[in-house]
Amino acid sequence: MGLRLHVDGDCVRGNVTFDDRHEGAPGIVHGGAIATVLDDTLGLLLVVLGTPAVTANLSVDYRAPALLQTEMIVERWLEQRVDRKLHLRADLSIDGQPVAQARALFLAVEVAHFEKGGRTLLPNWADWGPSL
Ligand SMILES: CCCCCCCCCCCCCCCC(=O)SCCNC(=O)CCNC(=O)[C@H](O)C(C)(C)COP(=O)(O)OP(=O)(O)OC[C@H]1O[C@@H](n2cnc3c(N)ncnc32)[C@H](O)[C@@H]1OP(=O)(O)O
Repeated sequence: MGLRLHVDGDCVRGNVTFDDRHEGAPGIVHGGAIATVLDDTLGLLLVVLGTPAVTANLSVDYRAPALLQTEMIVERWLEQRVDRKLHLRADLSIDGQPVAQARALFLAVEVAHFEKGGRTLLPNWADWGPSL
């Protein structure tokens, strides 16, 4: 989806511009595409936090129409961690105006969780310390 991200302290920021492939209502980005960006890119935040985790719950408030071909800013951060539960936030905005705001519950898992899909994991995944 052309998402570009960078780490800014404890926060992950970036930008994305949706195109016609992501159209839902005419001229407007499909809500599922927005949820995908908000959820999937929380993965980079997990790297910053050094915690392998997966989405258990994702809730998205759609605050304004997300227009195609318009650059949007994404920001995500950790709000609270309680044991295995990571309460994460992710916001999407245009020119400082909120477009969508997500709250997610991620649950920390062992790296072995990601072996269930049958793929060989990158070697440095083994460096991730115990998260539970
Ligand atoms: C150095 C290397 C760098 C590499 C860097 C690469 C980054 C690499 C990271 C990849 C990250 C990708 C991030 C993308 C985001 C996805 O797309 S992840 C994919 C979508 N999500 C999934 O596939 C998850 C599927 N679900 C599951 O596997 C399991 O349900 C879970 C989430 C692991 C939980 O199962 P469990 O471990 O058995 O936990 P469980 O005992 O059921 O629940 C534990 C607690 O959480 C609560 N809970 C569980 N589910 C929920 C829920 N839905 N709502 C509320 N509470 C819940 C329970 O009530 C319980 O609470 P307590 O009783 O302890 O208070």
